[in-house]
Amino acid sequence: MATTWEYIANNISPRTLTIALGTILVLILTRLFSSLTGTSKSTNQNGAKTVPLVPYWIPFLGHIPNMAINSNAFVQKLQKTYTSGVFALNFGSTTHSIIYDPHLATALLNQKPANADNHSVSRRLMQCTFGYPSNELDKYDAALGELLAAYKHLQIEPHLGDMVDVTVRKTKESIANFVTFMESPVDQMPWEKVSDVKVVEKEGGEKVMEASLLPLVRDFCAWTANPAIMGTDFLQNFPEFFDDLWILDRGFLYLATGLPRWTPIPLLTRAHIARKRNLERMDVFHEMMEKHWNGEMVDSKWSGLDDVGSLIKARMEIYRKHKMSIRARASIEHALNWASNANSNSLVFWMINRIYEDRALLAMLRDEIAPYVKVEQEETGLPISEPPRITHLDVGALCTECPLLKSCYVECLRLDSGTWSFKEIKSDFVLQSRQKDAQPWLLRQGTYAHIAHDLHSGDPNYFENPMVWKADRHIRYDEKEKGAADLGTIRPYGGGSSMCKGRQFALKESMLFTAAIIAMWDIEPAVGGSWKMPKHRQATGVYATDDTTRVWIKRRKFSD
Ligand code: HEM
Repeated sequence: MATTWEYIANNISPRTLTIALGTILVLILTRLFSSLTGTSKSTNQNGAKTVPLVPYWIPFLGHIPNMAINSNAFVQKLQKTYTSGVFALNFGSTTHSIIYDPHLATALLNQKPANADNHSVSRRLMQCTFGYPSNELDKYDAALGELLAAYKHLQIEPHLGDMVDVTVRKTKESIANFVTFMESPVDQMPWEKVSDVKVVEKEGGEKVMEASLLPLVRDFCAWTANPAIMGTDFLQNFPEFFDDLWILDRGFLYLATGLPRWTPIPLLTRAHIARKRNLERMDVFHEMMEKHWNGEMVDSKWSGLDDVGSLIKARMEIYRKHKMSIRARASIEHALNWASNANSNSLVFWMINRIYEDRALLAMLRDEIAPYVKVEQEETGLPISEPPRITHLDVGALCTECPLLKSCYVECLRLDSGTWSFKEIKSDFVLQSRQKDAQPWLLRQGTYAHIAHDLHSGDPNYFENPMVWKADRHIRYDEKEKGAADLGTIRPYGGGSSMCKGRQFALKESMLFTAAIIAMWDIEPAVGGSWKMPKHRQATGVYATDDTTRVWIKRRKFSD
């Protein structure tokens, strides 16, 4: 019988053999070289060590293929091997330190911009993902300080309170129509139209509305929160805006690479087209805002621009001062609309899933929120009663007096989001946490650092049975037995100067939307049975899902 070598010699041409052997040799040499050069070494800077580089096989690409195949499994495995809280990967010959120890993460987030910052990243995202005109980047740089300062309109009073008030008012108006039981799309609410709704008669004759829960919750939140930022005219005139925003979100990372529209990646092509449509809509909005600002007549469809939120009004002054084009303004607003919707709406979706999965938890939460979300149903004396309505909704109290609901919010941020923060290392510096005897690490100029918040969230050293969702995990009691929940060591909103500017609003809207839904609606899996938790799909922050998430929804009964 021929040996393997005889078989190869007889059947494979010398040229193919040479290429194959050459490739194997390159892979082996790359592996050897990367493990020799990558081991963590002591430096002469206060006991600092270099970050250990994970050995790789493929030159130039490094760990890109591992990340492309299954990034979660890959980095989770490395977390078990590299136990000191940081390891480095090679992407396209650039070095990326991946930090998962929360104390090291805090140390990085608090670095001064001269050591580590993400300005170049946000600039690139503005251009590649949100369509900012490249010939106006100098204006963007010049206006950046003022644009960042204007975020106080999302963060501090009275502006934050005004946004929350508008959102509460809209929620009270809309929540009774979360589903309408209308068969015709003409009569349905915008969030129903995208959720494949249908009226279903259950055994026994009870009518329920069947819907896909993710688009229903996501678009309900988007439509209800958006007027606080963009005013009421915008969505009235462009009801398809969010359809395209979700398409852009699916192709977000492809857009960020800067690949052109004709690249044969369907998600990328669709994202380019969706972005074009949304920028054109934003152009119209800003043309009207400019006229409105100048006291000129605007199209009658835009007669309500006075109720545009204070952040956009503050930005108008900046845009005008720096003579930014309508397209530049459009792209900045496009980015804001993405940031304010991409994560918070899907977070509410996960909160609803986790809560309705556990009927006992649902009952406890309904009791907890009852003093702060009052529902009334008018007695008409007629055979068909009026639908119930929320008459009182106290968001402040939901955030301070409802620790179980707040703990559910934190637990969803812990388990249902996979945010990574990104920094470019601008000069060599030593990163050290404030923990006693903490190992200092040397980060080198020209490399990059990422904080993998999801690795920390799944770390058994910090969270017992980390993969189990536990509603009350984050509640701490004071000496008077009053409970409170906070983010603890998790950092889903990033940190430092680039920390999420909408986090205060995100907390309030997540609490208020979730409370309003659980107060008013009963939800069960379509066709009955036990709740099936949707599978995560990687997104830019809070996870999405590819599951259909079909549910049956009916009004809660308040009187017999
Ligand atoms: C659960 C909801 C949310 C999550 C998990 C989230 C997360 C994040 C993260 C991780 C960043 C980047 C931070 C960094 O680079 O260190 C960010 C930035 C930002 N977020 Fe959020 N966010 C949420 C909701 C919101 C909302 C509701 C708004 C607006 C109302 C908003 C506005 C922004 C803005 C404007 C930035 C850019 C900040 C800058 O460029 O300096 N976010 N967010």
